[in-house]
Amino acid sequence: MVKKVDHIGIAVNNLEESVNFYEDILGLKLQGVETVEEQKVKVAFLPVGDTEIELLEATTPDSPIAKFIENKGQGVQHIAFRVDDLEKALEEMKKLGIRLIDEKPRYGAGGARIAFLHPKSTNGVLVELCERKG
Ligand SMILES: C[C@@H](C(=O)O)C(=O)SCCNC(=O)CCNC(=O)[C@H](O)C(C)(C)COP(=O)(O)OP(=O)(O)OC[C@H]1O[C@@H](n2cnc3c(N)ncnc32)[C@H](O)[C@@H]1OP(=O)(O)O
Ligand SMILES: [Co+2]
Repeated sequence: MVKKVDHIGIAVNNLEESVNFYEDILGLKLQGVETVEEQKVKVAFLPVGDTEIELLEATTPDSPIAKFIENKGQGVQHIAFRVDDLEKALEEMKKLGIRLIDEKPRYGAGGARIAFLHPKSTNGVLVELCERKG
């Protein structure tokens, strides 16, 4: 069901500052920056191989990213797996007793359809399922 690691989400205090490490030190290229209001985040994408690093900065004090940094500090916040059919994947996860954060697909960066699984059901990793064209 899972095709690949679509992206790795990393919570940062400041996108502009954090991007320097990935560009100047690791030699990755910033592909774009986008605000996703529904998730209360500003996102920067840096492709690497056939996956991407997603840097996430909070846009509001009640953003999941603000809360994550408050509790754990900056760092890896989620892993996103690419699926072909998000509704079907969610239905199967639910049947298997996995706790869904999102029962229905929501919109993520780059027009992707996304939904999160609760870390309490996944051995402590916040998992995003992600369906996108191409
Ligand atoms: C733009 C889009 C895209 O890709 O296109 C994105 O990625 S948006 C990316 C940002 N959006 C999201 O993250 C949306 C989904 N996330 C959420 O709904 C939330 O952040 C939850 C994962 C439900 C956590 O919220 P909640 O208010 O419950 O936080 P909390 O601090 O009380 O945490 C409850 C328990 O979950 C754990 N916990 C919290 N966040 C975690 C994380 N990121 N990874 C692993 N564990 C985590 C805490 O340690 C705690 O465990 P203990 O009880 O053991 O202490
Ligand atoms: Co993500």
